[in-house]
Amino acid sequence: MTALPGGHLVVDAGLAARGVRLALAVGEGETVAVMGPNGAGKSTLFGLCAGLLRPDTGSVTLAGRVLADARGAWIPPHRRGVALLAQEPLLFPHLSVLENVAFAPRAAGAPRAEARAAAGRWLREVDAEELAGRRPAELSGGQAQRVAIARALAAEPRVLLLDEPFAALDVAAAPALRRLLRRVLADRTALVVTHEPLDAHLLADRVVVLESGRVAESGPTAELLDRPRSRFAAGLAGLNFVEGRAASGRTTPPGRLSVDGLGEVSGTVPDGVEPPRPGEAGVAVFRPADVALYPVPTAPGGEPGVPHGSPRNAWRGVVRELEPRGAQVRVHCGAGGHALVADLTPAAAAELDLAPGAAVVLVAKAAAVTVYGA
Ligand SMILES: Nc1ncnc2c1ncn2[C@@H]1O[C@H](COP(=O)(O)OP(=O)(O)OP(=O)(O)O)[C@@H](O)[C@H]1O
Repeated sequence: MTALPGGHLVVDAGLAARGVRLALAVGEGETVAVMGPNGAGKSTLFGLCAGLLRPDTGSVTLAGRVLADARGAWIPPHRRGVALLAQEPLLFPHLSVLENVAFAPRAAGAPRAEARAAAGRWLREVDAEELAGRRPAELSGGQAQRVAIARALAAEPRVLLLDEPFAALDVAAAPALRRLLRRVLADRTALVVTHEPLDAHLLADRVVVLESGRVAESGPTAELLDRPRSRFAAGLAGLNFVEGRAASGRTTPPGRLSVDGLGEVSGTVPDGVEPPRPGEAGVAVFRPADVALYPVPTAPGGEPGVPHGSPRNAWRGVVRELEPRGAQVRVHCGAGGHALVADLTPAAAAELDLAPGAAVVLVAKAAAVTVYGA
């Protein structure tokens, strides 16, 4: 088993029946956003950490203590120091808010008055003191989620697991809870499942992307969303993403990839980033706003509509779908077997008379295409 040094929470575990094999470490005080498509293994990861699932390979350890391993070691969920906050607040309906929050200290053996005093402190921590006497049925979604956070914190866990904490909230309630979590998570060890890049930016030091039961990539939030190495992360960051191999040849500049279906893609390698070596896998990433569309030339022997000048890429494609997005129209295209998107103004889209099935030329300047190793 590979050792992952320096982790407070170390998951190096798998569940064969689910096709999941994960290796990741979370430092003490670090918040990690867990992102990935449906079925990627996010819930399985939480289940392994929280003690809802037993690994059949490897182990899960927290602060050097084995929580579970494939040889049968097993610490039950309530003795792990791991609190799982589900999408729905799941409060005890028959208890008051204060009693809900006092539950964990009571279960840990605190006398009643002490547990209630602690609950009051945790409610203050989440700005929900005034809700102490209410029943869960008398709370809004945002208030109930606050109370659920206080209840999770009252157990004084060493790790907090948050499963899409804003998913069950209406949009109006989310910003206040986001601010609260930002404060609460600042110095806590936590994993947060989210589909929102904004939440990854605001709450997490690092992002781990899961795909098909594996860690596809991980890195500091801004860096990962800026220079994604997986299609999923590129999608989150709203970027076009094309995989290829660094073109070979003595005269080839480093920012050139050979891509199936698109030929040679020219781009630039960012400062401080190692260019992929000839023949090595690389990715080209570019913003939809940096893709221009032109009509396909009718006359043979040239692309008269496409301006020449600085180095640029031009690919033949077909419009698949037009998606209005505020002041822009997102044009989804297929080109050489790749799905690419361009953001145009509505006026430009109308002028080109774009409709699904229309043939177009997609143009991206080399200066706007970033190339780096995969
Ligand atoms: N109860 C289950 N029994 C068997 N296989 C399961 C079960 N739950 C999930 N799986 C499988 O395990 C794999 C990982 O699923 P998991 O639920 O961990 O993904 P996820 O990233 O949480 O997905 P989602 O975003 O849809 O919640 C998938 O292949 C899934 O089909």
